Amino acid sequence: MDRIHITGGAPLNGTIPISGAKNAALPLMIASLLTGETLELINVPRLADIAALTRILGNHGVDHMVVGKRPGQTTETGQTVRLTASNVIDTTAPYDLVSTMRASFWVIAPLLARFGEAKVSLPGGCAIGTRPVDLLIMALEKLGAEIEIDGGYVVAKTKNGLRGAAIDFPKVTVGGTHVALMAAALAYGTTVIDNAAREPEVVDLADCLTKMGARIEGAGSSRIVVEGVARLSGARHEVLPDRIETGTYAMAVAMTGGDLSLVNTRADLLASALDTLSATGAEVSEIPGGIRVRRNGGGINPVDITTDPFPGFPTDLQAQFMALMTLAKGQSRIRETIFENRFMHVQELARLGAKIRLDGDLAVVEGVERLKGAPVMATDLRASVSLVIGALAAEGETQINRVYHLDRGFEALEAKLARCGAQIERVRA
Ligand SMILES: CC(=O)N[C@H]1[C@@H](OP(=O)(O)OP(=O)(O)OC[C@H]2O[C@@H](n3ccc(=O)[nH]c3=O)[C@H](O)[C@@H]2O)O[C@H](CO)[C@@H](O)[C@@H]1O
Ligand SMILES: C=C(OP(=O)(O)O)C(=O)O
Repeated sequence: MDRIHITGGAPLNGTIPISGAKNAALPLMIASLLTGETLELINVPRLADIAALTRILGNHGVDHMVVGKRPGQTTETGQTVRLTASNVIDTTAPYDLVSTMRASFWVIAPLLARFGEAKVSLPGGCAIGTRPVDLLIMALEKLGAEIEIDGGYVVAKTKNGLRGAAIDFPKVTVGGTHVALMAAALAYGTTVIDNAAREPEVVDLADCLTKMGARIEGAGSSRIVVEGVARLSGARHEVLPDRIETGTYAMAVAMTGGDLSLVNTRADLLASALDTLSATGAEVSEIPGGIRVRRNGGGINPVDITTDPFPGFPTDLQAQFMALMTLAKGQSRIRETIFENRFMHVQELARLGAKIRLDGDLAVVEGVERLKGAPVMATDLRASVSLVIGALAAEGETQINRVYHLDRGFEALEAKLARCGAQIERVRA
């Protein structure tokens, strides 16, 4: 298994291009199943999760083509991918494919809406919580699907197609909102989704579906209204920038010190995280096409946060923020309200010398003077990158094991950081 070696202590200076968002690209790719025409997606990141979903779509019979390089396209500007589901041969998504990545479960919605049947393995467990799919199933049942669980599979059928309905989520769910949107787009009649997720990735999916001919209003608010249509067409859509990658590098420079320009991204996608960073003492400003984050001298102020659905502080940046707080001048309190077990990074940050106490959904971080490099283990995607951030600021060498977690969600991580002065290298197994 590959490892990453980091020798900490260098400030980060330079420019980092931000990739397309993994969490937008995944539902957008899945939306290709809604039409027999070609969906062309621009700015798709090169990530293990994207490759895993490509295999799943391939298993259904979706044609996948990576468009050759265009003028101005570099390895850091994302790839253009064409997906054509004109010849779907299998409506089953098997366990060995779905268990590697949770979002792949969402194929259930377009398969059911377009073909009237889907058999999709329950998604695999994950280190951040139990992550049930009851609300996704509830949404499909409201739209008229008959669903049973059989041998670890969710088997969904509809006799005469899906019908528009009122779907009121008792809890905000991003995946539930994606599934409801895709299914309702091809259902007969009107669907009203209440307590919908307002995440930018939901808006991106709704924008793409609209280009495909769907009739959707209210995406980005907590009530989305979908007027079903009989068929959808192909479209061309650019994946929005990755707000979590943006926030991750912003936290990194706030911790190591230095001056980073994050380009191909947008400040409005992560306003709450950037406000929090400013409160820690980092200088955050908008620049054309991106964001500049600086910290030159001055300590890190402790700041309390609570994770919340968008527009609140994202759970996917909680671990990275905790890494930053380990060097703050005092105590900070970090409350995780989305996932019940998303503190796996705490014990690994402790190996670097961090002082963190856990009390249920609360982590109390006592800032220390310095961190010191150590061997650590990546446990999940965002936890892993919090260790990278900690290691960049620690004295001496850190060895991060199990970096395949990082490869799920951070495109060209070592190259992007090394170009800005980090001493980081991958040791291939
Ligand atoms: C690929 C992708 O986009 N993943 C993101 C997505 O995950 P995902 O879509 O899985 O997360 P959800 O928004 O659905 O989960 C939010 C909460 O609802 C609960 N829940 C969800 C569904 C359900 O049927 N029943 C239920 O109880 C979950 O356990 C969790 O406590 O949103 C999360 C919350 O912003 C992010 O951390 C993930 O990075
Ligand atoms: C938790 C994440 O992804 P997933 O929902 O695919 O596990 C994430 O992107 O941080």
